[in-house]
Amino acid sequence: MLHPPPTLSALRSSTARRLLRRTPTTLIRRVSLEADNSIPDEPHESIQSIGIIGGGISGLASAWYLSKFAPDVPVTLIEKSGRLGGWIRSKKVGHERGTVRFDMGPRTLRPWSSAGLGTLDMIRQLDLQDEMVLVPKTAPAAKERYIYYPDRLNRLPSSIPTFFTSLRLPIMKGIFTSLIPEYFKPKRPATLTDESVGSFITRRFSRPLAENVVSAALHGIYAGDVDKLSMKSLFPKIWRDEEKHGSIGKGLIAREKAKPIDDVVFNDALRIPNRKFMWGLRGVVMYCFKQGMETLTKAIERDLRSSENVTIVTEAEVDKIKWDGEYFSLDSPSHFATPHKFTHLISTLPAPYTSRLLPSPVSPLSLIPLTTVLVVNLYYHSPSLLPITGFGYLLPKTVPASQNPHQALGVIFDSDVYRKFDEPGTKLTVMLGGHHWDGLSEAELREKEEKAVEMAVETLRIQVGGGFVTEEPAAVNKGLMRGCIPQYTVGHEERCIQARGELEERFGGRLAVVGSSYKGVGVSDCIRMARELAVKWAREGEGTGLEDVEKRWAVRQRVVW
Ligand SMILES: C=Cc1c2[nH]c(c1C)Cc1[nH]c(c(CCC(=O)O)c1C)Cc1[nH]c(c(C)c1CCC(=O)O)Cc1[nH]c(c(C)c1C=C)C2
Repeated sequence: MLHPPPTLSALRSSTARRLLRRTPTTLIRRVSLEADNSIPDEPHESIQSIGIIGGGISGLASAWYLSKFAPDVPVTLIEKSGRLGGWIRSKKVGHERGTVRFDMGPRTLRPWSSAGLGTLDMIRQLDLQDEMVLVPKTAPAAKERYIYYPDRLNRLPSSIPTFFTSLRLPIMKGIFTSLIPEYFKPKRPATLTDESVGSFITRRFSRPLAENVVSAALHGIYAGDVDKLSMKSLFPKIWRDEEKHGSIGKGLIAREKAKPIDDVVFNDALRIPNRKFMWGLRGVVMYCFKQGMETLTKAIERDLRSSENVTIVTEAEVDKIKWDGEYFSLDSPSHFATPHKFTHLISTLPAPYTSRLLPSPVSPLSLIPLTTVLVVNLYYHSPSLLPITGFGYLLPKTVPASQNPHQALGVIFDSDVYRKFDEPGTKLTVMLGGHHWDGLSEAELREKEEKAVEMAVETLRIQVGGGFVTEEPAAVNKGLMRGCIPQYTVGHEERCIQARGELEERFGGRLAVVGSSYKGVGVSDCIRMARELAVKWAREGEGTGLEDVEKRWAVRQRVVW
């Protein structure tokens, strides 16, 4: 018997009704083909001049796509500091035997995430393929990950057999027994429109899973608090599965392949030109660049500097954005000497900073909090100081203070990620603070920054021990990354929807926001948002960047006979 036809929930258009009559296997493909995704030969006539505030990856990517999709429109990229690249920063530090390169911000990328294809497409167009370091799924950095809890490193399972052997580890206590009951638990009341990840996991599984495992994973991505971050925004598919199928277990058994429609559309636009490149990346789960992540931002910068329609202005702080109904103008204490009247403006600054620059604040933007991470890079001459290999380890919020006195969030084993392309010693990054330090005063943060290296070294001595107890680092680097990671706390989606409404109403879709504050905190998420906005502006001349914040799903179901 053929099961009932698949459904396209939430997409209630004539396209959807037509799609429902088609066979399940062609469904996702049809959605993307029928969504008009083309880039016009001429950009929309209302676009006369574009300003972009912020020279990090979001600003660079926005300028890059606009230089492609609107090549005759003048684009001005304005950056407060003297350098471009934002949090993406690779730095060389000397030691008595040579130099070592450290990455301070993001350092690796995943090719197969929903946004990853956009970054690959950019890398191919910038001709950076030979600069890539590919990490296959069999490499220790790809499969060996650890959580430190409560006083030792627990290796996370990476297969079904290792799942069973891991059951004796402290980290697995109270987890296995919560898996099967989840299937039978009632679904959430319809009135619950969002909740914290911690509350969701505790409700459906158990508190130990939320606070010992998931809290650690969220430290590694958001440096955020499991009890504050939004389930709906961080795990939309799981959130939907509970609503649609009643439980996550039932969702798994239904084997429904649901994908956000905008992911399908985005990937369809890029799949064909990158087919060969993607084929060459089979089996690769992660990649980085031989000379660090700055390879990417430097290449975009080079390309922009050779584009006739792009002007880059650095050391130009913007104080205020003004809007007279036709043009944006910018107030700046540095009075930069380029024309700065724009028909269209993009702010790539973190949401609350954008809100402050506007003629009057957009309150939903000011309510998106930011968290600060202290990054400490350490290099030791000995090549094998670590007793284990792998990507590194994360610390959940439940590690006792005696084992984690400086509130470290995690440690990355950089030398295991780069291996043959790197210096021979042991290179690590210790990340501290995040939500643990929310609410600290400027003076307290400065004190942490001053003691950063001591805190990182002591953390390694307590948690890893061995050679770290006796050997001193040969080279160090530190950076307090103030407000580097936006926090998608409960109600984030609603805040983005409200912000979109306000931006549309006040600026008619001529002012847009792009960046990590909205639809994903990763490098690829920012690149994708920049591309999507550039396509929308080129086609329609308006857009806020916050279209598609609420997920609409394309669904393909397994056919059972
Ligand atoms: C400055 C610190 C950052 C922390 N998270 C991010 C940054 C930039 C953003 C981020 N980190 C990860 C993802 C998931 C997507 C992915 O590409 O894998 C995102 C969006 C995972 C991740 N976590 C760490 C690393 C090295 C990676 C890979 C991606 C990257 O290079 O950033 C380690 C790590 N990141 C943070 C902490 C506290 C931490 C701890 C070891 C915060």
